[in-house]
Amino acid sequence: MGYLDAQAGDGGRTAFRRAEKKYKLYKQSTTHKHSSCRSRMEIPVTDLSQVIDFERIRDGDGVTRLDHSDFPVYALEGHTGFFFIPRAVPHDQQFHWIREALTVFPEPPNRTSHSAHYGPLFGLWSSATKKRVLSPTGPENGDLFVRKWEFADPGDERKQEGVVSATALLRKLRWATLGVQFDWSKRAYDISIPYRSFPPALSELATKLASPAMNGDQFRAEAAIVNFFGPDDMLGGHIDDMEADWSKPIVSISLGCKAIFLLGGETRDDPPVAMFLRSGDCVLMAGPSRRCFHGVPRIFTGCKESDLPDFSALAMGEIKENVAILDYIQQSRININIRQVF
Ligand SMILES: O=C(O)CCC(=O)C(=O)O
Ligand SMILES: [Fe+2]
Repeated sequence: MGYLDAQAGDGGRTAFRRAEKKYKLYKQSTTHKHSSCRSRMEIPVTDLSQVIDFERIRDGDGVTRLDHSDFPVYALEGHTGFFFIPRAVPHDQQFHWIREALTVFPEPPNRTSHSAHYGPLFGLWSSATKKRVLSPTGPENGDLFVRKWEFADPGDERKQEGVVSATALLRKLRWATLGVQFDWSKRAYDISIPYRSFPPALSELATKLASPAMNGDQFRAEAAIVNFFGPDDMLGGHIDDMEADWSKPIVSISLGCKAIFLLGGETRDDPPVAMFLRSGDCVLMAGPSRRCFHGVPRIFTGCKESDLPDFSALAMGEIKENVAILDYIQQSRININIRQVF
């Protein structure tokens, strides 16, 4: 999985990069200090007219509805092995998986984007809701390898450098991995890293959703990457190439705020197709489509643009935790992409 590729800028020389620039979020720059330039810099208006919207398919989108008994499935002209299942995950289940993604999936032994720096961190979500802080518990002048980090109440905070709030860590969380763990430094799955078996209910869901791309076989969910996107985050163009059998789909579930997904070709020079991904949508990439560059240049936060379902009725009950989840997801997108590794 080419997260390293994701960082590779090419200065807009390729068609994929140009599309990323076209759709990325441009932020209002601050007022220029010089009096002659007092007006704010213009934010380019993003032209969304070419973005395929599977809730409003138009002639010319190259989209075909397939005959599938369980749910509506669409295929895309020129992208064999790519399937789109709109609102594949029902409303109440979406909230369930958002909660799991925040409260359970980042827990060790699953690795996260914070593991390399801090080692295993237990209780990130609960510590964030309790406004706890992460402080080093190892020897005072120990380096990162001997230092241990634990969440503590702010009152207990020893005045040591490097103390960071759990809320900030949660906001910065970019990914967590489920099932068989991935070693990013080796760019390979590593079964010698301790791991928890894949969550059975998520595996069941993935197997059901994968069926349009399985030619009668049964999909085995063995690993997943859970991506967390804040308002400014994007995922650069990449190919996921570390799984053994590319005929098997990647089952990719979107939760939370709406995003733009780019599906390109086998090189970055192939112009990508842009489409909206909303909460509950599922994308399958199998066979030839697995060799295609893809990425997420933009997410849409804020009530007008996010197309977030109204989860407030579901959030009754364990009110405090659910309110925190609602707050988080109103500004965020979560993607769970599930793979058969072996
Ligand atoms: O966020 C998405 O929709 C795509 C994620 C993805 O491509 C990946 O994690 O490999
Ligand atoms: Fe990917």
